[in-house]
Amino acid sequence: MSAEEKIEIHRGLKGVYFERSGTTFIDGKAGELRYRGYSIHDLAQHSSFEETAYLLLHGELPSTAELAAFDAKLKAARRLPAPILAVIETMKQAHPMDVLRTAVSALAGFEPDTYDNSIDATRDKGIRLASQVPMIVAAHEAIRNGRAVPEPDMALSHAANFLWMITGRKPSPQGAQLMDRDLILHAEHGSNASSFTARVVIGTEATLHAAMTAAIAALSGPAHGGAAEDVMRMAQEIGEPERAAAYVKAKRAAGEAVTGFGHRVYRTEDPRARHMRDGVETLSREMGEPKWFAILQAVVDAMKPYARFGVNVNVDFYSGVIYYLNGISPDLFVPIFAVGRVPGWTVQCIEQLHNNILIRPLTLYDGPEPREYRDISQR
Ligand SMILES: CC(=O)SCCNC(=O)CCNC(=O)[C@H](O)C(C)(C)COP(=O)(O)OP(=O)(O)OC[C@H]1O[C@@H](n2cnc3c(N)ncnc32)[C@H](O)[C@@H]1OP(=O)(O)O
Ligand SMILES: O=C([O-])CC(=O)C(=O)O
Repeated sequence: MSAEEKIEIHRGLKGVYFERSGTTFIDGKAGELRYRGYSIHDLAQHSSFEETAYLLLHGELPSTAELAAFDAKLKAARRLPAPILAVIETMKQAHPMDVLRTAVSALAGFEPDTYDNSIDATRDKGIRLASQVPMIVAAHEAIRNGRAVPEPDMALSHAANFLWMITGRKPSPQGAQLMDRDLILHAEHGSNASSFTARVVIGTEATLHAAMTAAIAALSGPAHGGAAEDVMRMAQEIGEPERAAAYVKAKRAAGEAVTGFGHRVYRTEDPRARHMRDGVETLSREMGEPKWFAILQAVVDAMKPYARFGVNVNVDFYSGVIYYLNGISPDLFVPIFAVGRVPGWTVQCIEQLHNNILIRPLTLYDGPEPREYRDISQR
């Protein structure tokens, strides 16, 4: 056997451990997810986004005073510098993820500690970005719809204020709670593609803003954050529950993935999905539009044969319909994921910085043998 034949290639880094992490535990076979040791189910039911973000960034649940101080820091950052609003205005026709990526990149120019990669400064910048990211999404939504950018309401929670600013309407307590839960469920998920991207960037000792800009870029793809938008499009295309089986059959016959299903780590249902499913079921009933839940469940039924192979619903199968029923435009679904993920990206960067190392795997060359360069006139 030649030396080359012994080399194992892990395409997509499937199943490869590249680091230790004290933040998120995932058991893909059992469908378990914990942040800092706490079950995602407890956090989804009893915590708030603010408390969960504190837990992720500080490692422990906060006391009342600690949570109040953390909340005050978040609220103090609910402002964008005027030039950032001008950037948003200039590119208001673009997809909200392009606007978000560009505005986060531009924010580096207005952050006094951009180049301070100490752990404390990185955490503080992450807290500010946790507020600035929803401000960017909301400002863009207002500007592109010809509305004045709403003033943040300091009496409202992170989730409720975000809803207020994107819709221009004060949310109902149930609407705010659903968004809060959604942000908790999206807050962190180990070394997913966007967080890994953030680690690669900060691994070069670049800044948090550079890492987060790259993470937003990675999140925007349909194989990662874009699924919720695609699921809504799929539900609209299917139109009636009776047509779901034929839709799934046609997709599979074409060798295409059914969006909102499958996961690199989970071999059973994504544990976050059940909280979103409950939300869609209740909301679509309450809003007199039970059809949407029925369509999604019909797709789940049609996908049952694939569950045997570990293909089940993921976190974003149900979330798009929740946003849609709240009157949120489908191109905001990925940005909403980003709003939730800022603490996760930040904590992954902090872990990387704690014991930093350049991330640089290898590719096995299988191109042409050495050959002679010929002048262009002889080719
Ligand atoms: C928040 C998130 O990022 S969650 C993911 C969101 N993305 C989506 O919902 C998009 C649809 N899903 C997918 O494209 C994929 O499932 C991914 C990209 C998420 C994961 O891909 P992988 O890790 O490469 O998939 P995995 O190795 O588990 O696939 C195993 C088998 O299941 C199949 N499979 C995976 N996902 C799906 C799907 N959505 N529909 C149908 N079949 C699927 C694969 O084709 C593969 O079959 P094969 O062995 O016959 O080739
Ligand atoms: O972990 C992953 O690969 C994708 C995912 O579910 C997430 O980022 O929330």
